[in-house]
Amino acid sequence: MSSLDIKHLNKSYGSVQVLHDINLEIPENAFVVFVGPSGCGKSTLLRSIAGLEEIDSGEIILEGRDVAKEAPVDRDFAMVFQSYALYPQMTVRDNIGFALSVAGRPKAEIHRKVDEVAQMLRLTEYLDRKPADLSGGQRQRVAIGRAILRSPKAFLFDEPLSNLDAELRVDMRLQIAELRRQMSATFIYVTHDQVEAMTLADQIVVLRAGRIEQVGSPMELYHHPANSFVASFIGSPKMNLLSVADLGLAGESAATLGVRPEHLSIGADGALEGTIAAIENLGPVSYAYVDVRGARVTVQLPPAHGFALEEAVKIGWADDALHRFDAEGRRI
Ligand SMILES: Nc1ncnc2c1ncn2[C@@H]1O[C@H](COP(=O)(O)OP(=O)(O)OP(=O)(O)O)[C@@H](O)[C@H]1O
Repeated sequence: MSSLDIKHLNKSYGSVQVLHDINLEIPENAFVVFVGPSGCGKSTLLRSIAGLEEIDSGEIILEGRDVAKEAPVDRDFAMVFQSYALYPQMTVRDNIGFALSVAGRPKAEIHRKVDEVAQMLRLTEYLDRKPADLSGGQRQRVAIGRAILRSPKAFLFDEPLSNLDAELRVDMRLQIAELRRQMSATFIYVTHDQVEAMTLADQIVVLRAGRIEQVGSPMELYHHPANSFVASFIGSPKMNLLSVADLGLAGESAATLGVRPEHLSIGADGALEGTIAAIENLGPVSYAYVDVRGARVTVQLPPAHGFALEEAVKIGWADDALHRFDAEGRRI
């Protein structure tokens, strides 16, 4: 498909405006992920693109025409929901082939295409089952298969993996990445999950309270966050945001210093003095949570560290690891 261009999109529910002047260009065949805190408007933006929500004003330009007032079916996007939305009385084969049978395609063609997609999604052995007899991950793959068979202009995913357990999520995440490699199509994907956003996206769109804070590749956002909100939102564990005034950091013109846990050193030297309040040993890495003048600073430790709770430590950093933000939180 050609690119999707969203211009000056506004959306309210009743008197409450939830999307404010959204401008976003989604390139052809991009994988774009919307992230942001709960309630920031990710799903509403996706549903507005799909045509499931009526917008107050703005344009949604697809293949050179404004589809903002068109019915969902005419926009021709395939939406994959967190709840799967499968037909319970139909077999997996009939669920996947549904769009083609509705379109009146010949049975042999539908059979062949369903077989192809089932193979791609590792569903071949389940084709005769009903959705109730499948696991959550299998159901989600059926929902994705059904979307693929529609050959839509774009795939819109609304938190598709959030009902799955941790292990299945990882598996499905890899499958979605693989699907993406096999198909040239545009994907727009809403998630809460940092790792999904970082690993799947070409472009991450960070939303906050109905406004776009930053658009960029995962690494751009990680290394050059435009403001302290994006800085603290992208990356897990979060970037430390240190108040220059509260911590009495002399000779510093920024209001806030941002530094990631992996860029802090801990030991006998450093600008900050604190006490270790908690340690989490995760195996490949460990994290120390250090209380420094009322602030809590997260520091990544090597796996074989000798630190203990209540230990007094100093925290230091290299200057090139710092992100500097002004009093409004903007990157300096
Ligand atoms: N049908 C509705 N009527 C009224 N308000 C709504 C409706 N749907 C969503 N909202 C409100 O609009 C705002 C944006 O909701 P939306 O579901 O888009 O957020 P989100 O970022 O997807 O959140 P989450 O990550 O929690 O799913 C929220 O404040 C929500 O309460």
